[in-house]
Amino acid sequence: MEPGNEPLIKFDSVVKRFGDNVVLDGLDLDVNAGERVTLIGPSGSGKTTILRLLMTLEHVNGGTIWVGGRPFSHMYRGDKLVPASEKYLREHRKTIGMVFQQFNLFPNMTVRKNVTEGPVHSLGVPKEEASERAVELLEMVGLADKIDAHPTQLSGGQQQRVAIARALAMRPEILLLDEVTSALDPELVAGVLDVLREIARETDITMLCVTHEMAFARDVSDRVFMFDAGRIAESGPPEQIFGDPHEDRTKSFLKAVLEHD
Ligand SMILES: Nc1ncnc2c1ncn2[C@@H]1O[C@H](COP(=O)(O)OP(=O)(O)OP(=O)(O)O)[C@@H](O)[C@H]1O
Repeated sequence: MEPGNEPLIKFDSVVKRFGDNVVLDGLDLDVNAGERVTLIGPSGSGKTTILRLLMTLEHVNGGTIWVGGRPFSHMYRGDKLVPASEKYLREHRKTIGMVFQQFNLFPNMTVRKNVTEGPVHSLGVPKEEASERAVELLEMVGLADKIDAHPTQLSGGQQQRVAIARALAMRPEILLLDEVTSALDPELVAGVLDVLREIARETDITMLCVTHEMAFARDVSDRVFMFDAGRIAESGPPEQIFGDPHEDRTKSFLKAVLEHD
């Protein structure tokens, strides 16, 4: 492949097991820089595991993950690839931000402090600059007026928008979103999805979303990956996956989801 044309994220024959449970069985997956990708599929099919591997919360049992053309799950020792050390992983995961189903904000810190903490302590950004960045990001998520509030004074949807601002404050190249609206009351979901749509429109960040919100997946994705039992059953642009799915597995999954909604 020509230099510069490599995918930003590459899973090369990745195996992940929990005991006897083989969750990913030689998974190949590429995501290009700036692409918005959604992972859909039945519960337990391995979607969250993919995000957790990228957050280095889990480690591969086989194969290699590459990010930005460099090994991510591994590192070079001489010209040999060996499992990455904790130090190597700490350095590399700074380029990746993640928002979880649970917001995990620091309850004792103001919204501003929640957003500035990472840049100041992990990246060494001067406090004033981090604070300016926090104001801009909180404006983007529609919460500039809550900057001095504490998380307990906010609704779940507002807390999740702060969590999104906090992830973006680290200026990650990649944003991972794991079911970010699942823990929210239904009336708060739209506000969070609108913020994510705006991020997709206004930035060139690479996004990987695990979601059960099919309308959202259809709106923001460049590509949808349909997972089944740790494998990609089908992938393609949202018009194909939702409008003209080729695989029976995709058809039955979408039918079940739509009936449930
Ligand atoms: N820490 C763990 N220990 C043991 N098994 C695990 C662990 N994490 C995940 N698994 C198993 O791995 C499989 C895939 O889980 P994963 O969370 O990736 O699926 P998913 O597709 O994201 O499902 P959901 O849509 O329900 O979130 C499941 O069988 C799950 O039980």
